[in-house]
Amino acid sequence: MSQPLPQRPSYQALSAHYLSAKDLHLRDLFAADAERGTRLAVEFEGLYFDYSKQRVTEETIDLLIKLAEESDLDGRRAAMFSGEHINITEDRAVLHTALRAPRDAHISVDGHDVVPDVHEVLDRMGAFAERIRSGEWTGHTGRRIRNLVNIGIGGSDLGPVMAYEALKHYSQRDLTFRFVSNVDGTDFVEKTLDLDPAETLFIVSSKTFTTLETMTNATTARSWLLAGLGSESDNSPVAKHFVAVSTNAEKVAEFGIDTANMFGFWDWVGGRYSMDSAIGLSTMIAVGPDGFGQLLGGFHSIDEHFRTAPLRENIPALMGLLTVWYSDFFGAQTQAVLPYDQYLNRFPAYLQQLTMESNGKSVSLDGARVDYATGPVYWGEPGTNGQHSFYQLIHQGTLTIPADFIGFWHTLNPVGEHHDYLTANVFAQTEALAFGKTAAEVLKEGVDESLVPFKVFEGNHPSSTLMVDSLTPYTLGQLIALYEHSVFTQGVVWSLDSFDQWGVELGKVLAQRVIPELQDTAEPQLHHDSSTNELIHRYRAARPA
Ligand SMILES: O=P(O)(O)OC[C@H]1O[C@H](O)[C@H](O)[C@@H](O)[C@@H]1O
Repeated sequence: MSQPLPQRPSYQALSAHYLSAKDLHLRDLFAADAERGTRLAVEFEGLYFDYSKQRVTEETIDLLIKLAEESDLDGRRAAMFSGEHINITEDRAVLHTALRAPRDAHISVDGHDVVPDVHEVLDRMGAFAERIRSGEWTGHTGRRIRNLVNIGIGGSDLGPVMAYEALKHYSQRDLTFRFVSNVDGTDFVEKTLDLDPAETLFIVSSKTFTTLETMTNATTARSWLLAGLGSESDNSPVAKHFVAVSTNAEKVAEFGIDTANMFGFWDWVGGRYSMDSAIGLSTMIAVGPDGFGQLLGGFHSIDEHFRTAPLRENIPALMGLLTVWYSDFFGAQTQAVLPYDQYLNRFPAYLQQLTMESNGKSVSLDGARVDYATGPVYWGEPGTNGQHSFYQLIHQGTLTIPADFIGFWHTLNPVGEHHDYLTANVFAQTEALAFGKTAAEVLKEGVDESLVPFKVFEGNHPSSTLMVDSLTPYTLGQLIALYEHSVFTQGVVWSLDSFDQWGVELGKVLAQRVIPELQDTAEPQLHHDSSTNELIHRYRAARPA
């Protein structure tokens, strides 16, 4: 294992380097180097990653690359790709990269080649997706399935819903897709209000098939279906209206879903890395097996890029190292992701689980509390909406908020001049953030002297611009994989297990304790703190008898 982060020579060199780098202004860096805007950019398969508006010099990048080397990024990356159990707290391999490996690849987990298993499931998903798309699969009453409802949460929801939104342009429009995740009954009720049970198929997606939210929604869905079909005492309609995606065949059968209608995956696929496993079944039904294949192709292209490109030209590695630079040296606590494409409206929400469940950790691989900052808060909104809300704070607030701008050379909806206006805003925002407006410039505009301080833009706000040709299943796969491997790079530098999520457990366990305390008819003996006890008392008093 590499040395603790603060002891790595490159980390110490970066600490010293930061003291001078923090005072450099992007205005001066660009003025001193006419080539900066083209030199600090990487192109890969049509992706154009411009990081020249980041607060870095050549030396910063050299040192960050050294840091990656001293953190053994090479070795850890090889360990991940080769199926070693790098998720040490759960003793599991981490092989989402195998989900998009070509059919002729060989990747073994504990001596077993998993690629044929992956393709066997993909083929079954493909056959099923085609039956739904063509109308061949009919419901219990013989009617064609028109509505697909994915029930899942976390990794079993965010990927499917984000991908559905992102790829709507490519989806079969006579099918309706809905995504139910929240245990709040409102989610189920509102999403099914206008659906005809005879034409509705539920995809119950859960790696464990024990998640409270998903099992509650699935049970409600089963009652809704049976009631809607007037079949309360007969479970047989379930066979035609429910399929499952899970690693847990036993629980699937227990719920009453025929395991012939189950699509499996494996414990080496983390929930937040699972959208290209069978968890992507709704995506495949929407865009078809070919479209799904293209999505996987995009993921795979970035896997290969991440695995083989030298670090200086390695987009996800650079993205990850830049995040480390801002988190650990500038004290930046957040990272904004600003996609300028309406189809990517759920992309920031998707990234929140991917990034924050992966690197929201404070204990390093050796079990010690870290003494440096780890994963930042990821957040964002599609442009240009964010500009009219929170960008004020990025431009003139006191926080350093590194931002990823994502734009497209071509739009899928070329109406009027919209795309020129949209893209002009990408470029204008990154320019304004980097260069700002000086007091002298403000004065020159004839602004009253008393207002000058309010109208000054300090600038020097860091951003990257990632330009993509157009939004396709392939480029969507690329985009997601870039962030997956950026997160991996960060986790390696921070010596984290980026693949467990113990932090979500405590709340789940406590909720199980509280549920009977809310429901029991006899007044329960409460042993919580005085705040929790009072909240429970008040809820019980308000609860309908
Ligand atoms: O797919 P499931 O087993 O239902 O899990 C759904 C989600 O819940 C858990 O609490 C984890 O925090 C997530 O990583 C996971 O994606």
